[in-house]
Amino acid sequence: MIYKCASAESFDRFDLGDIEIAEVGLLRASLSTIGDRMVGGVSLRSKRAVVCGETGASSCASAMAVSSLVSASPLKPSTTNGSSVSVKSMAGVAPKKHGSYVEKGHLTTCISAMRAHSPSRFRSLHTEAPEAFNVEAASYSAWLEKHPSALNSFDKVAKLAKSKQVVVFLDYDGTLSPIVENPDRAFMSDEMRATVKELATCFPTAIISGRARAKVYDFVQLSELYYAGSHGMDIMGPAKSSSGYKVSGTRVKDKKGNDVVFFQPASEYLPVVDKVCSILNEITKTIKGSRVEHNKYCVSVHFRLVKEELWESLATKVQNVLKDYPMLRLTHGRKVLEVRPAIAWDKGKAVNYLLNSLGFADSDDVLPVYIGDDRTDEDAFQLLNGMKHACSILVSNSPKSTKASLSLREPAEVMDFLRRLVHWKKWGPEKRNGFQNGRYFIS
Ligand SMILES: O=P(O)(O)OC[C@H]1O[C@H](O[C@H]2O[C@H](CO)[C@@H](O)[C@H](O)[C@H]2O)[C@H](O)[C@@H](O)[C@@H]1O
Repeated sequence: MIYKCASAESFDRFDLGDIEIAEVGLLRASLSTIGDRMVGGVSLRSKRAVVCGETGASSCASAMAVSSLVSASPLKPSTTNGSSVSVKSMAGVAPKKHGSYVEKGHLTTCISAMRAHSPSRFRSLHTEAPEAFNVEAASYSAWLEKHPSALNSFDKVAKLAKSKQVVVFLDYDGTLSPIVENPDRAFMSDEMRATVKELATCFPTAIISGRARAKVYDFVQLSELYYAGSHGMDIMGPAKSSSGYKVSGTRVKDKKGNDVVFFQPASEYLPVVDKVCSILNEITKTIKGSRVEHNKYCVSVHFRLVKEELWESLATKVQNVLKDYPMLRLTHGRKVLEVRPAIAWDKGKAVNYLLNSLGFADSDDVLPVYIGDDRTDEDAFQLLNGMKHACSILVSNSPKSTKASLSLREPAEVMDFLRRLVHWKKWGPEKRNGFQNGRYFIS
């Protein structure tokens, strides 16, 4: 296959037109010009190797290259022998943990997972079933002891951040915007946007989302941030962050002439993801309330508005489709099934990529802060757990199994926490403003 380099579209519209062609071409150009130079902490050759699309004899070479990426420590870059790796099947790659039930055909596991991640309505229990509410409240308190509030623990976070470069990673849905029934209407407030904008003047800041990058950009509308859409498979951001950091990686110019960096490890999956998205649209038509959302390298099948008795039927349909596409895998989030390329790439890998691109590979002087609410954020929490210093925060108002250390209840608390970070950076701990009734106020 021959790739040509096209000129870059505007920053937020990089998904459109033939930019996919351009990016692969640029990635290959980078391979030939810089050889095994490390970009983002993993050699470009090995990253290229995780891109796949067809079955064939070289699957072994590809799988070997991929397994080197899988087995590498998140902070210890994988290396290759420098030979060019062909782009072949990923069918031989071991699926990740969330996807394993697809291959095993364990439908019940899938349904249990769907239920487990769709908790009961915590607040309405208060009036509808006070006893159950008390039990839930008690279990939440017990859970809070293990995952204390990041607001109440702010002094500890600030102590940890002292003399370090803080880098902030934010999930979008359920973290910056409240969960709503219609995914198209998951708007973040102007207040939150202003907070994130200010945050980015203090620290390199990235949005790490399951959504298509262009879609999440449309919601956030801040060009100074880094965006990793499609669960980290579509990364782009300014070559120089508004907090002053230069970022390494493949560069192009946007329409305004600004340098941007980008990385898309799953670009060759586009045709198969498109195809499966159309099939899923078709086969879910009969399931009332279901909704299929194309997230470029991933597809979301929403069941928030589907009656619970139909969940099993929906999951069966999705799983049956995926039997014919072993190069895709299934994960799940909050009332959503997520179909994505079965490559060793996730939100954790995207965070690692960005940290390395910012020059913080294996650094003792960085404090990554990651805030997210969903299953797919656990990969990022896991990465942070392997780092010397890190601050991982789960957004949840009910007890959940998580690798995060701290917690926040809802997006409003996320905003308070981010404001405190900004204020700490600008004024230090001494001139702190008021913290009342669980909310932080900057006068
Ligand atoms: O990684 P994220 O940014 O959290 O994206 C994960 C999914 O988020 C969106 O779905 C979730 O939010 C919707 C709007 O509040 C809600 O209706 C849905 O039930 C949630 O699962 C997005 O629509 C999905 O495509 C993402 O996969």
